[in-house]
Amino acid sequence: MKQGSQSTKTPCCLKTPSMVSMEHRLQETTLSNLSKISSAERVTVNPQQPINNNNKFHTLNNQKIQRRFPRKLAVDIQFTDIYYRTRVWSLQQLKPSKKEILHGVSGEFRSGELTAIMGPSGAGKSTLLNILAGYKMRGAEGSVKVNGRNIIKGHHNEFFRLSCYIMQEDALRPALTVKEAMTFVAHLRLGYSTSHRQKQKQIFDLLDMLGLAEHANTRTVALSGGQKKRLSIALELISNPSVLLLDEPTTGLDSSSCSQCVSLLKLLAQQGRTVVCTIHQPSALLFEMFDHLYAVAEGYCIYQGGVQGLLPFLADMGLTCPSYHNPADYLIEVASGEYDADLAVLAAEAAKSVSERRKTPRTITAGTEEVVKTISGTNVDDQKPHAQYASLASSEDSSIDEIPESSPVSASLLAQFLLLYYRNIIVLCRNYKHFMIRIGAHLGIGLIFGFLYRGVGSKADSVFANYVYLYGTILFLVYTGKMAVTLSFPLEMGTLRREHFNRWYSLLPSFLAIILIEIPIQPHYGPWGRFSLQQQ
Ligand SMILES: Nc1ncnc2c1ncn2[C@@H]1O[C@H](COP(=O)(O)OP(=O)(O)OP(=O)(O)O)[C@@H](O)[C@H]1O
Repeated sequence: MKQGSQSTKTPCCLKTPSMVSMEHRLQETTLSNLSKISSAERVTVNPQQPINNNNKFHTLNNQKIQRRFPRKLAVDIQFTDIYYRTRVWSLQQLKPSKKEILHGVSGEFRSGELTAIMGPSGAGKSTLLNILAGYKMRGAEGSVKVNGRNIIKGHHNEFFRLSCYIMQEDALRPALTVKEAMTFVAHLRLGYSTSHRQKQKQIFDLLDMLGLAEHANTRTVALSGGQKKRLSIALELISNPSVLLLDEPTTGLDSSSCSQCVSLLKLLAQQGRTVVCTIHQPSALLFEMFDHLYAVAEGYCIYQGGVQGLLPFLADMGLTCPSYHNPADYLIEVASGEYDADLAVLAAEAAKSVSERRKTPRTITAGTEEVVKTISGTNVDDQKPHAQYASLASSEDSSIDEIPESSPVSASLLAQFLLLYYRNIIVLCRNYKHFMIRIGAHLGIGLIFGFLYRGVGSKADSVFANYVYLYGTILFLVYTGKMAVTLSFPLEMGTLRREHFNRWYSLLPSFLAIILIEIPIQPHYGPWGRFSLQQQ
C-alpha cells in the first residue's frame, strides 16, 4: 500500500504570494484545522436556539417542533452481512450472469445520529439505502434488524410505519401549491385521528420550520431545487417518522442550500430520529456536521465511525491526508483507488469497528439528552440492544425492543379515493392547456367527421360510408382513451411508486382515481358518450 500523500503539490519555490495566501485560506477549511476553530465559529445546531440560516429558516425552534412533532421511539438499525446480487445480461455469452453489488456489508445506524453514506459513484450507496429502506429486497441477503427484529424476514410493515424514504428525484405534483400538497398528505396520512385545525397548525409549523411558509401558495413547479428538497422532507415529516432515509438530498443544490438541508437533517437527528443519507463530496464544514460516517467502495464498507475518526483511521492505514485537503474529497479519492489503497484491508479494519461500535454505549448528542432517559448498553450475543427511552409525548417508557403498535390512523380507502380524485380534478383543471387541447381535439375531429359524413345515416344507399363513419368514430374514441391512460400511467408511475411506498395511500383508490378522472373527457363512457349515442 502506498503512502497517501502523493498529491500534486506545487513546489514552494514556484508559489506566488497569492497562491500561498490561497493555500492558507484553504487550510483554514480543512478538518484538521476545524478542531482549532473556536466553538463559536463552528456550524452547530443548538436545539434550544432558533436557527436562522441565511434568514431562510425563520423559526427553526427545536422546542416548538418537539412539542408539535414528538418523537415516539428510538429506532436503531443494525445490518449484518448484506449481500446484493443481481443478474446482468452479457451480449457475448448471450445468457445472464450474476453480479454481486454489495459484498456482505455490516453496520449500525443509531437514533439521534446523522449518518452519511459516502463513496464514489457506483460504489453501492443507493443499493444499500434501498435495502435498508425495504425498497429493493429482491436479490438482497443478510439481516437488517430494526430494534432487534429482522425486517428482511418480515416485520416490514412495522418498520414502514416508523420510517420514510426520500429518494433522489423529487416526486412532487407540479400543479399543486406547497400548502395544498401538504394538506393532501396531512389528510391522507393523519386521517381522522387529527382534527383539521391541528393538521393546519402542524402544516404551518413544518413550513415555518423549513423556511417554506412564505412560499405556501407557490406551485411546487416554481420552487427552487433546495425548496423542492425541503418540501419533500416536509411532506414526509407530517407523519413524524422516527427514521428518515434520504438518497442524495443535496445533489443539485448550491452550497447555501446544501448547508440548509444538512442543518435541517442534523436538527431532525438531534431530536432523536435516525437520519441516514447518501451524500457526494460535502464541503469540510458540512462533513463535520455528520455524527457518523459509513464509507462504501466497490460494494465494501471501508470505514465506519465518527467523522473525526476518519483521518486517524486512514493515517493508521498509511494514508495521510494532505493538510490542505477536504477529508471528504480525500476519502472519495482513496475509495476511487487514486492512492492505490488496498480496499480489502480497509474493509477488514472497518468490519472490526462494527463489533466495537455495537459494544460501545451510545454517545448522546446535544438535544437528545431530553429524549434519551437511560441507556443500558448492548447485548452483542443476540444483537438486541437494550435501552430505554422517554417518549417526549408521554412519560411512558418504551423498550427499544418494541415497535409501537399505534401510529396515526391513515385515511380510509374511501377517503383516500375521494382525496386522490379531488387532487386529480385540481391537477386537471390547472393543466388548463392540456385539458383544452383534448377537448379541442374531440371537437375538431367531431366537426371533420360531421362534415365528411353529413346526412349518411339517412341514406340507405351509403352503407359503406355508414360503416366507415362508425368504424372511424369508434377507433378514434377507443384510441384517444387508451392513449390518455397509456401516456399518463408511465408519467405517473415514479410519483405513484414513491407515494405508495411511503404509505400515503393504497393502490386501489389511486388506480380508481386515475381511471375515473378520465370519464368526463372520454365521450364513449362519459356523459358526452351518452349524448352522442342519443344523437344517433
Ligand atoms: N438492478 C441492477 N442491475 C445491474 N446493475 C445494478 C443494478 N442496481 C445497481 N447496479 C449497479 O451497482 C452499482 C452500484 O449502484 P448504486 O446505484 O448503488 O451506486 P451509487 O453508489 O449509489 O452511485 P451514485 O452515487 O452514482 O448514485 C452500479 O455499478 C450499478 O450500475
